[in-house]
Amino acid sequence: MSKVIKNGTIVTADRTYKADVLIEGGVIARIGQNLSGDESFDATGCYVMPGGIDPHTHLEMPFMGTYSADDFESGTRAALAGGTTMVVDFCLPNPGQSLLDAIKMWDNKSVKAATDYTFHMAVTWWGEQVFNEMAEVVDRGINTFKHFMAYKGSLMVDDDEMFSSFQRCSDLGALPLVHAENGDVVAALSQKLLAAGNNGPEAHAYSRPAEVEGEATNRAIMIADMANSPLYVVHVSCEQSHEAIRRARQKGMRVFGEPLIQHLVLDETEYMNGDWDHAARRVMSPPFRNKQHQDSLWAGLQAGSLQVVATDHCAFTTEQKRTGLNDFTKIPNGTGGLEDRLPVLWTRGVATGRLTMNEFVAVTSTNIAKILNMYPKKGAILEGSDADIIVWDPKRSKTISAGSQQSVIDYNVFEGVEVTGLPRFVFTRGELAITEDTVDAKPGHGEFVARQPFAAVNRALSTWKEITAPRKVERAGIPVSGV
Ligand SMILES: NC(=O)NCCC(=O)O
Ligand SMILES: [Zn+2]
Ligand SMILES: [Zn+2]
Repeated sequence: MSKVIKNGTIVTADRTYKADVLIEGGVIARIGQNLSGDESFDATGCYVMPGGIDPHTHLEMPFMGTYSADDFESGTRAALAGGTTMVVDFCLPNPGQSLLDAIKMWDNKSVKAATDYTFHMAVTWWGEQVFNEMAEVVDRGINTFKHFMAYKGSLMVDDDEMFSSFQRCSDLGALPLVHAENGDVVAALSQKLLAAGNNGPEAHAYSRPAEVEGEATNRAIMIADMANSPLYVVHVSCEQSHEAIRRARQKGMRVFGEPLIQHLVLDETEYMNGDWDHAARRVMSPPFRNKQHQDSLWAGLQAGSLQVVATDHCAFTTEQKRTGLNDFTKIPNGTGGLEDRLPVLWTRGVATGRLTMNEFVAVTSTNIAKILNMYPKKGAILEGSDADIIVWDPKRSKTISAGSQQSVIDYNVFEGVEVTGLPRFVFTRGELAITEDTVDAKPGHGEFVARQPFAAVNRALSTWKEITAPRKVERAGIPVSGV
């Protein structure tokens, strides 16, 4: 059965124009005027855009002694409700565990996905086995490897391990990702704060100042450069980190930066709230910052020095957060946002003139589809692309509330935020999943998207490094000593 979206305005990362879209067999079959199909969807007054891609989620993630509460079923349902039609989750091997076993675990969890998905692989330990298995991981369609520079004693890797892994990524045509915070400094500051009796959620923010992130971002960039590797920095929250990325890009390095919708909109005053639960629910790493940092992130999206807006959706219930009642270092780190990313970014970005509609599409889908090597299957409204489509009604509005969200947690960090701009329809590979407030997500509909390695970028970096590498100076003769 074919479907046609009629009377809408197509908005992509580079064009805005009026046309109908015909969907057949899960893909965009035709774009043109006066198209017809078996079923028709009216997009009058709406924008027809690629579905959002969230490149940073943690669904059912084992972390800090518990599991994040949204799994692939509720997480992808929330995604669809907010116009996101694809998520990228992280396979996390335990230290010593095979990377291939971790893929099996994530394969099992993701059978419930209602949207398409793909994985990043985390490098949580280093050794010959990891070195060897990275090749197999790439063969299985996972071309991105995440490195945690924080979470000392659990996920953190050191510079030596990072350098080895980045070199391996370079050889395999893979892209390394970093969570950039200096984990040693965070651990030391945390102990100091606790010793001084500073055990509330606000101390989480005190233990992770912007310098901790700026230093680690710069270090990762330099290590990537020495390893001939591109680099993607997740959850960039501050000017210091953005500055390092901007500087690297100006020098010609392939470095990408991903702010989160939370950091763009919510600030550090949340941690000063007199209600412990309110503050603890917002504990995440890096923490929320102040307005100057937010302005820097918005400017980066406008100028192109930052490319992607994600959520790092890692949702914990209030009860889970209370594990850290007497010790902020035990509060599970993470916040939600999958359902809210697009409406909040539209409201605070497009409606305020900070972003154009085309920039909105670029930072919510097209740029990441290109960075992760899955464009134009994803992130595009083109004939032959997957029919992951949102029909976006710029006039629909609501007030965000935990009471009406799809996520299973009992609060929402955007509670009370009014948004204007919501989906009228959402299609995932051609299947209708959302009609305004009606959610018809189908667990199991989602498919794994395999991604090829980035031969071109990594080869270019290695070629240039080889041409400009230090060379031994060949001399005609060596002076005899003592003469
Ligand atoms: N960001 C966060 O606080 N939790 C999720 C894990 C991570 O990305 O660091
Ligand atoms: Zn992180
Ligand atoms: Zn994360």
